[in-house]
Amino acid sequence: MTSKAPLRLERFVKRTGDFTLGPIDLALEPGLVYVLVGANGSGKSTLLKCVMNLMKPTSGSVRLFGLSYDEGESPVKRQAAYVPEPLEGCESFTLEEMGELIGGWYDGWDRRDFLGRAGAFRVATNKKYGKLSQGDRKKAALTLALGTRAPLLLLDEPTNGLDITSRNRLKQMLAAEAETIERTVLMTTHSVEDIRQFADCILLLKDGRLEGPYEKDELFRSWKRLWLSGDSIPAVSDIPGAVEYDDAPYPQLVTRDAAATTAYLASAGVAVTGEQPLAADELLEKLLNGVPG
Ligand SMILES: Nc1ncnc2c1ncn2[C@@H]1O[C@H](COP(=O)(O)OP(=O)(O)OP(=O)(O)O)[C@@H](O)[C@H]1O
Repeated sequence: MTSKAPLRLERFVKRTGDFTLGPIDLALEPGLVYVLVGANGSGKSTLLKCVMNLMKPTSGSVRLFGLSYDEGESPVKRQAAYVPEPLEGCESFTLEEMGELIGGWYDGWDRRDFLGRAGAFRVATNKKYGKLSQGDRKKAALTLALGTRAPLLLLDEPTNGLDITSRNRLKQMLAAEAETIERTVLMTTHSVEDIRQFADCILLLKDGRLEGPYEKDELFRSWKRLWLSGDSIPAVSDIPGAVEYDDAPYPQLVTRDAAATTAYLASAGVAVTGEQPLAADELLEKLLNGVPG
């Protein structure tokens, strides 16, 4: 990838109190949706704030489309739109007023498009933000961010509080735009459904370290539960890809690399009598909590 990655972190570290995030090296590819997953307090919001220059990294660099905040903030910030969790300081403005305030910043801003999105989300444009319900506030923030048509979207828990229809609208908007704009999305979530619906790639934050990106479809293809039959089943540590073995009620194992595991078992004379993709929540729990090997 060139130095114009939508987001590039190099040797990035952020320390706050006794919490350390990093070092992280990461380069996002254009046009993909990255979902950042991690336990409470793992640093997801901190990372997004550092990308938006709302917090300064302790060391290392943050570049958006090759631009660094060291060379001036405005050109960098115009590349990205950010939906924080929660959006604060806007209580006395209507959505329409907020659009007028920030729209001028962005080259791609289009008032009609913005109003159309507000309509699709069914969020009032003439009501003060502070008087909106929690879900409507989220929709207002998303309307603004999407309306900027910025090439990088940073969404902190964007579906938190959204009703089912609005979640579907968000998915439709992102999918429709993927056809016309090369837009990269980095979003955080605690929802397995969000990962299923939105992610092209998954990033994991664990103990301050970033793992991934993992291509979602590939993850769901390669992690499987296999049922086995054979006189002598090798130790799990000897089976490539295997992460877990259970004898009861029938011999079975979980693998992170179904192809490698199956090939090895065949050579060891162990029959695979059945297989099943791992459920998304089980897979994510294993990824987040770690598995041996
Ligand atoms: N304003 C703050 N002052 C000091 N420490 C903070 C502050 N905000 C967050 N932290 C600390 O930074 C660490 C990362 O917090 P952060 O909010 O980034 O995590 P998160 O992954 O977004 O969590 P959650 O899933 O609960 O939203 C935590 O240890 C937290 O205590």
